Amino acid sequence: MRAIGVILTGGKNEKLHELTDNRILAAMPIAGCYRAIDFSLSNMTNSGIKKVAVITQYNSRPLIEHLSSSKWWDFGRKQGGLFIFSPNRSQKSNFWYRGTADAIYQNLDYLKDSHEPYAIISSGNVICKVDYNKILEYHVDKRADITIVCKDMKNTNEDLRRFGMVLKNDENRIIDFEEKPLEPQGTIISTGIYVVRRRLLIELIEEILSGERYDIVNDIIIRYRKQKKIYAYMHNEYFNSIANVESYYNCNMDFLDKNNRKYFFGNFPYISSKVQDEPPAKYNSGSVISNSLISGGCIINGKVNNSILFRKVFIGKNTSINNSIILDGAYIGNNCCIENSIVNTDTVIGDDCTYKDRKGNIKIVVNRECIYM
Ligand SMILES: Nc1ncnc2c1ncn2[C@@H]1O[C@H](COP(=O)(O)OP(=O)(O)O[C@H]2O[C@H](CO)[C@@H](O)[C@H](O)[C@H]2O)[C@@H](O)[C@H]1O
Repeated sequence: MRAIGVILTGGKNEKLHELTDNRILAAMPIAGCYRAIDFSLSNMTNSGIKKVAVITQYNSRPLIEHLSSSKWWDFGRKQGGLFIFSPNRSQKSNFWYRGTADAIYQNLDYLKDSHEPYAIISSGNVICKVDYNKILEYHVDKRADITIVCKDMKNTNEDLRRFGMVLKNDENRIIDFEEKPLEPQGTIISTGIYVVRRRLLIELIEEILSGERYDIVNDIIIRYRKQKKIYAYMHNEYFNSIANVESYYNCNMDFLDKNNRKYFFGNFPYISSKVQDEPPAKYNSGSVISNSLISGGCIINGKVNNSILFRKVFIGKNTSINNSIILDGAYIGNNCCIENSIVNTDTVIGDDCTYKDRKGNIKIVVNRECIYM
């Protein structure tokens, strides 16, 4: 493959409240038995990219545990492989990563020591399936300096204020870019996935860092949008990214749609994840399950409808779970009613508890306390 990969996961995010107290967005559980970063890593490995760096910072332990072996994504090799970079205090640098460009700058040797002509930058919190071979071909055909993977969001209900908004001409050249505007114009967003010549990336990053600028979007894309040829590659399939409670909930619920499941897990190439060794799920007599994803190690006595149960969840007798996401290791006792909720990892809910919001807002449940409505 002609490219190396960089996956950024080092941003601090508090919009998922207690769900991200101990983990970053890239480590958030998705679709029953995946982590968000599995999608970015699988896209890279499935496109034949053999050298990938994951740049991480805050709350990185669960992510690093998840990346315990590069073989889960087929990166286990002598040349290339999977690299994990955390901030490293040294004579040259005394800082945490001050932004996305600085995170790359502080690991610039990774780019300088590589030989592949292109670099692909992705975020660890994007949920999509992309073939980088096609995007590279497009990048070369267009003679682009930077190609941004973009998506027209006109058919979704997502709040576009959390995205970079792109204005492009008929040839797909980006003529304007506004990062997270309060009043988005148009419906085309940047997915936060970029393709750029490796040497140009080094040049741009060194240039902006010398002016004490640290951000890829504001200091490279927006600043150079007129001088550089920046093109949009339109991704017409599924795209979402995790940024807040609603997008996390919606993104998970999207996997109850059989078309999305077939697209990600039924059609080659597949999304890979770390293999774990849970026993099969067990449905005891009296349990009733409909339209739900149930992962390994779950034990169910009650009713589960339109919900996602991650690994090793216990559901007691006469308990009903509706439109909810129950994360790994949660225990829910007897006679409970849980609706429109996200129950955090390892939460214990005793008997006779009810969590539902009459207005249908999403609740986060952490050890008996409902902390977000
Ligand atoms: N200091 C730091 N060190 C290391 N890593 C860091 C970092 N700060 C942020 N990151 C990581 O870089 C990626 C981008 O994070 P940002 O906070 O810059 O943008 P966001 O993801 O909100 O939007 C981006 O992605 C959306 C699509 O989801 C686009 O629309 C939008 O234009 C784009 O900025 C994330 O994976 C984050 O974890």
